[in-house]
Amino acid sequence: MINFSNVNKTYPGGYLALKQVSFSLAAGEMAFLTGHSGAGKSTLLKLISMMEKPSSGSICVNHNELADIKYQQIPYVRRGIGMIFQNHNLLKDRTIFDNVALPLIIEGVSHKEIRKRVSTALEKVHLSAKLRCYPHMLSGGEQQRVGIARAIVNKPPILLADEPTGNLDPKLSLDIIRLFEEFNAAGVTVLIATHDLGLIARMKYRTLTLKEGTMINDGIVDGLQAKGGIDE
Ligand SMILES: Nc1ncnc2c1ncn2[C@@H]1O[C@H](COP(=O)(O)OP(=O)(O)OP(=O)(O)O)[C@@H](O)[C@H]1O
Repeated sequence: MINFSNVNKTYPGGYLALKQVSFSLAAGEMAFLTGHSGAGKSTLLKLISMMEKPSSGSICVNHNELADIKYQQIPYVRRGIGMIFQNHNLLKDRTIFDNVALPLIIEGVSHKEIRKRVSTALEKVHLSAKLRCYPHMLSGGEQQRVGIARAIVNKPPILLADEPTGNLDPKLSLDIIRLFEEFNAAGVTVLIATHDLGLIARMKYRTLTLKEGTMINDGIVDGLQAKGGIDE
């Protein structure tokens, strides 16, 4: 579903953020992506979602060779990817319903279909009662769940999350990861970038570890190994 082959990313100014990164994530797999601050986690997610271009190497996402994708086709590729951010990126002056509906409005989906799909997405994140609220009326964990509902409302086969539990306490973090597990059980491929080594150690999922732009580990990590990968 996601394949990186010898990918390098140099930012303007010459900083080499990813070095010869290769890995594959199969359809229906769920994995964590970890590493110290600045290791290249967000860069890797941005390459998958075509927010950045690789300097060399090849990336294949959902059967699309990204190098062959023309500028006008980028929205089509992005429709297959749900993105979740730490800071939710919700529109403050719009209701929860409107925030979740946004990707469907952009796609030109009919009002009737939007109502149906937004209701289903909010049910999945257990927020049906809040659809007329505004973001500031919700707790941090609830706002994060709205972000998740918005990411899954058009049923993408891939979910990418960048520090989705960053501001949440351990109990709420676990609730969010359980939601990802539910989507994964329904066949969605999930990649979660996180610093939270406690969470990673508890969940026992495949973990990709970056260090200064190099993939130094790929497998199930226990707490100590994960710490070594980051602090060394
Ligand atoms: N647009 C950019 N231009 C230049 N350098 C960049 C740009 N974006 C990121 N970088 C650099 O690339 C490196 C990797 O950044 P990235 O955001 O991918 O790290 P990260 O692992 O996600 O870090 P964090 O956990 O702190 O979010 C950093 O040194 C960063 O300064």
